[in-house]
Amino acid sequence: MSDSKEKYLKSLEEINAVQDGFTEWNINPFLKRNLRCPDRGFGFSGFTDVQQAVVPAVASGNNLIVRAETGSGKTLAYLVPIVNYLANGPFAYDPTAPTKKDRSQGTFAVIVAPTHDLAVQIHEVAEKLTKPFYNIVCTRLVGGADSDNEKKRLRKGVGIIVTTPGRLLYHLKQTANLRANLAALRFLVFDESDRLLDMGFKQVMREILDRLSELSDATARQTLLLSATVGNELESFASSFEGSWKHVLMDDKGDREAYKLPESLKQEYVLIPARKKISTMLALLAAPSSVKSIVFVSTIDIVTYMEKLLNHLTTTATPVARPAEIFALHGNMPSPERADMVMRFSKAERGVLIATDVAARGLDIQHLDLVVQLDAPADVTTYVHRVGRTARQHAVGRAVLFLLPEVEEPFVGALQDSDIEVQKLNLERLLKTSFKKDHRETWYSIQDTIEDIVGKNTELLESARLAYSSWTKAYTVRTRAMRKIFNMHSIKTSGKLGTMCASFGLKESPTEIAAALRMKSEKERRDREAAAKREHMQKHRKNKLGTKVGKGTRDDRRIGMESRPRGGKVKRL
Ligand SMILES: Nc1ncnc2c1ncn2[C@@H]1O[C@H](COP(=O)(O)OP(=O)(O)OP(=O)(O)O)[C@@H](O)[C@H]1O
Repeated sequence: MSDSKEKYLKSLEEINAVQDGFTEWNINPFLKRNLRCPDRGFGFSGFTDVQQAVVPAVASGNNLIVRAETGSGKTLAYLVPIVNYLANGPFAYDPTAPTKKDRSQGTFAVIVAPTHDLAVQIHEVAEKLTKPFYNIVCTRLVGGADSDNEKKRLRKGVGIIVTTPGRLLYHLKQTANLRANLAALRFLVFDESDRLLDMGFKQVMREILDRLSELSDATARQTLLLSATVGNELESFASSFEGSWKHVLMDDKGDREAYKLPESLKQEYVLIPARKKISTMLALLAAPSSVKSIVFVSTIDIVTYMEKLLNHLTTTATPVARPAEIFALHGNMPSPERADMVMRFSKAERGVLIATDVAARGLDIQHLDLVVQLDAPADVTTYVHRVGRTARQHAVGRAVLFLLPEVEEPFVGALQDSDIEVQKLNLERLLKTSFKKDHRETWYSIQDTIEDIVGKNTELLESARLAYSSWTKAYTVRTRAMRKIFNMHSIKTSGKLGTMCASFGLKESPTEIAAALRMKSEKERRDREAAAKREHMQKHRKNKLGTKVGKGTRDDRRIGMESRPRGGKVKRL
């Protein structure tokens, strides 16, 4: 018997001798060991509830719709049966074969996620899970990455692809090797599938499905749709697929649009006037239990502003200073910077992440204690995913929703309609815990301090104006049902729009802000025109110079060109 075969059989014997929480599931021994051992992979003692339901359901060959609460372990619920299938079937280990990667058998699984960050995270889990199987190759295809590099990897052949809709469609159109390899497609997974059907993605998803049905046999593949918020729209989407569907609904909500949230999650709301928003947020972030927090806001400009403001507060001696590292995440950040930000925040022991809803779906941040929704969510579904970043896997977590009194208060009722109960936050207790002595005075004075800082700091002031302006625009973009609650007209008629400026630390009125922004953009336009004119003049001079020195040698010309910008004149020539 060869050495490698002997080693393989010995490992197999050792693994099979251990009875663990995965033994009864009849999965590949090396996969089982990877799930169990912390030094090799995950260090888990058994499957979570949703995994116990989904692993056998996938093995039975059905298309699946899976609804299970946030943080319940849906990622491994689909990855384990996929890797198990590959490890026991097409990529089964042959101890007598040379240990060279055999990638040529095709692409068996495509996993689609709505955001770049989530695709990166799923890919990391898939890589970790496939570690014992040298010939199962996973790759990720995401916007912002070098597409030529991706093409090279696809040419070599990959078993599992984790991707986002736009980038998948790009490669389906551009990369012949991928099209050929997809003949083997066995599993098609849409993670956060309800989000993938939202307006922005619907058309792309249709095109992806049409192309996939030309490339692979739809009857030979399983489609899995997963989310914590599977709704009726997803059901009708599923009915357009071939084959029958099995539902795995890990709650008692049936086909109602109601959601189950983790029991260890404490959900609160606070009706807070705009002028007290920042000081109340700071009180929450300063609470001893808020070691690692995420603050959701509605736009990129607000993320930018809040990041600047909090950094300013933590580096200057104001009464509200607190020594926490500030992180920021939004969709305009370059891909490597985003990935790095998520990784650093995930690893940090304490800190505050200010984010748009790019961070609302699927992100699995370790030990997150608090979710603050400084700006109300777009709808109930977004609420569920935002708060679901905490209290994952039975950990304790707290989520606080900020609502403007009267105007936004009906959102509490909308949550109740979806079986979500939120408690009113005890503000007095929070202020006492966070600000201790003179807590009310501190709470009041913070706003004055911030308005003072913002008024004196041009960078903060301009950023605050942009943040306010973007907030007003974002507020009007809601679904019809939500527009009844989050209604700009009601804000204006109740006279609250003026106070909204204060929620960004601005002393100015909406009209003054609009005028300042107009002036700024007018100045920027003039500066751009002046720069273009200067460039034009320089080119013109260059051309003239070129004609003048044309009689000399090429080197003369080059010297003339190089010397010109310094003095602004071509005296030497
Ligand atoms: N069997 C298990 N035992 C213990 N922890 C697990 C197990 N499976 C997964 N986890 C952990 O649970 C956490 C949540 O998993 P995952 O991100 O897959 O949740 P999810 O259901 O997809 O959440 P969301 O709906 O927010 O995307 C992760 O940190 C993961 O490592």
